[in-house]
Amino acid sequence: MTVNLAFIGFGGVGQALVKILMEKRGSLISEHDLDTRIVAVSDVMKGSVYDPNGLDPQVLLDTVETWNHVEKYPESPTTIKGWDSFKTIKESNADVIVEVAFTNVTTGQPAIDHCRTAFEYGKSVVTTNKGPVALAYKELAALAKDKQRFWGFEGTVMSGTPALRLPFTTLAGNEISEIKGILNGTTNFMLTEMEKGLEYEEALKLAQTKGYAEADPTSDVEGYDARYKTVILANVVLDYPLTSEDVVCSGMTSITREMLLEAIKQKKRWRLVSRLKSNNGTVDASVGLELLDENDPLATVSGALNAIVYECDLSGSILLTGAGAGLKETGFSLLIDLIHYQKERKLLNI
Ligand SMILES: NC(=O)C1=CN([C@@H]2O[C@H](COP(=O)(O)OP(=O)(O)OC[C@H]3O[C@@H](n4cnc5c(N)ncnc54)[C@H](OP(=O)(O)O)[C@@H]3O)[C@@H](O)[C@H]2O)C=CC1
Ligand SMILES: N[C@@H](CC=O)C(=O)O
Repeated sequence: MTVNLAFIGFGGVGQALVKILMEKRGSLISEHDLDTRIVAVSDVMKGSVYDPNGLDPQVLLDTVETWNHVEKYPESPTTIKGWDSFKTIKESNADVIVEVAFTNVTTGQPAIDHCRTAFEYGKSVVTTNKGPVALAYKELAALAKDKQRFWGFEGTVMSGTPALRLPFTTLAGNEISEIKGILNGTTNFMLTEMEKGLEYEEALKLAQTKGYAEADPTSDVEGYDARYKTVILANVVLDYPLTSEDVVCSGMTSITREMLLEAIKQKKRWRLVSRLKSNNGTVDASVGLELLDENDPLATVSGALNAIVYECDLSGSILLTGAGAGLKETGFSLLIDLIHYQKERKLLNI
């Protein structure tokens, strides 16, 4: 059965997913029985278009590229323009809401309400938006379960690198007592570009150009984005209700090129490291710059790559590294969520 998708937000990541769905259409159908149809896009600035019979993905991408707006999408008797995000979620014939609006690191809104409304209206959600998972994980996971709907959020930690599914799939059976990692692509990219000679502002600009940075890059450089990911890991992987306020957090704004170059001379590297440690029934967590020995596995992670180490009681220390940001990579994280949606949907008969 075709899966109808509605996009809430249509920036770099949303458009990257559309390209992937077009490029891989044949193998998604033949190998995963995943046949998708885009029925709606609703974006706060780019406008909205809905067609219950489906939008042409290439025409949609061309329209955005040409006009930076979707309301120029060609008219047909069944297209409707101007629906806001909530009307799209409630009234479209989408099976899955692809929530790719911006991450709000203060309130998590309106993304939390987008997810809540979707579940209440019988829709599943795949998202890369960290707000709902960091701030409302327990409530939304319970609601999705109650309504028998799927909630996928693999890309909220380490983009397309499977940091969240790994502990639940191939590491299942272990007790994880400690997690550490580099969880923000923008800052890691900036640190390594500055090691190569760029100034702070130049490195930030380049990270923005490459689509790594948040809409407001303060979230990256002050450590708020990494803090959200740390909270997600605590709630989802360690099953502990950590909040943002519980995380001791500092960013990378104090770093200079001189500090980075001096560290290299001393065979060390500065990295923005997240740490979580189970401690007598609670979890201690922090995000901040650390001066690591150059042989430390985290010190060797460069560019927009991220890495995470799970300390497991049976399998020992497991290191996973891969893209922490990037449009295609994050688009992939939504694709893997959609593939899992399709599998679960068949099992649940929904
Ligand atoms: N880029 C990356 O590498 C990664 C991104 N993410 C997350 O994925 C999400 C999307 O990222 P990305 O595509 O790069 O971001 P963009 O800023 O490119 O796109 C977000 C889009 O959502 C729109 N938007 C904002 N608020 C609303 C709203 N209330 N309703 C509908 N649309 C809205 C924005 O409009 P406008 O621009 O006009 O504000 C923009 O077009 C973010 O939450 C980000 O944190 C997660 C992992 C990696
Ligand atoms: N801005 C974020 C994007 C992914 O979450 C980052 O740089 O890691």
